[in-house]
Amino acid sequence: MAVFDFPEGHRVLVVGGAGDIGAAISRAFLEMGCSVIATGVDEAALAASSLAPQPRLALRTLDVTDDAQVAAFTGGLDGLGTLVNCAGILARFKEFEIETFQRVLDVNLTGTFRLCNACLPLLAKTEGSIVNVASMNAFVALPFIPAYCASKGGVVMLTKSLALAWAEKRVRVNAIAPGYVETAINAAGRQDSAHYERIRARIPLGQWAQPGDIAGSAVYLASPAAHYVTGTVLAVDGGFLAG
Ligand SMILES: NC(=O)C1=CN([C@@H]2O[C@H](COP(=O)(O)OP(=O)(O)OC[C@H]3O[C@@H](n4cnc5c(N)ncnc54)[C@H](O)[C@@H]3O)[C@@H](O)[C@H]2O)C=CC1
Ligand SMILES: O=C(O)C(=O)C[C@H](O)C(=O)CO
Repeated sequence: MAVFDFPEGHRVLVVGGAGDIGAAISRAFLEMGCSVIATGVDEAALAASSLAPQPRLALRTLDVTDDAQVAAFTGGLDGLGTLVNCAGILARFKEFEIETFQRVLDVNLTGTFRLCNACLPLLAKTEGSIVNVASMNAFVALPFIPAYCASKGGVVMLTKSLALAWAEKRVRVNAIAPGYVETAINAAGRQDSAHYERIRARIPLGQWAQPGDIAGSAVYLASPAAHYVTGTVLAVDGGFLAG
């Protein structure tokens, strides 16, 4: 077996797998021979997904802010090897108010915590792992997305804390920090061509990422090749955080 090969029948839950980065991550796990359950917040999110029906892929709805839904969903799972937390929303400053702040935190940070907790018993049985999708905005802020930056900073420290807590159960917990990726989450912001170009010019590798550029990092952290890696945050950002 090669160092990156997953065990036969390895099962992956990609929460937010219907979205752009989540779909790319789901496809990468499918290419590795894994079974994937990809979720979107509702039927509309599933209908808009770029994921085509295929063997070993199941598409399901799941709202990460709904405790009862999360409990029912994870209660029906068995044999989970990897959890990827990729659900997320972004709110720009002009929409900012306390309800918006709490909503962003509830999806991005508390939702991640909910899924980690709900899946822990399943992952402990398989000595599996978690990959949380944080952001370079956990480390470098933008002035008009305070809730988003706060939530992603929280995801980084949540990842490290759970890695310490769950190491004794042999459950690894890591995160990736994507840089600027062209997806639905920032489609409105990218319409501002000056903003788009200002960011592009600051990326050492010279271009915004595509969702597929992010996927391999999640697969690596979940794979046997990373069996001694826990509590780490892997930047996948074209060098953005290096400068
Ligand atoms: N696009 C970018 O530049 C970056 C994105 N990220 C993160 O990557 C992740 C995926 O985002 P993208 O693919 O860019 O956007 P996207 O909008 O295509 O995907 C977001 C996904 O989250 C799901 N979602 C939203 N609210 C939810 C809820 N309440 N419950 C369950 N699922 C919910 C949506 O259904 C969708 O599947 C997010 O966590 C985002 O913060 C991180 C760094 C950069
Ligand atoms: O809203 C924008 O415009 C942004 O630039 C936000 C970031 O690109 C982003 O998507 C962080 O995930």
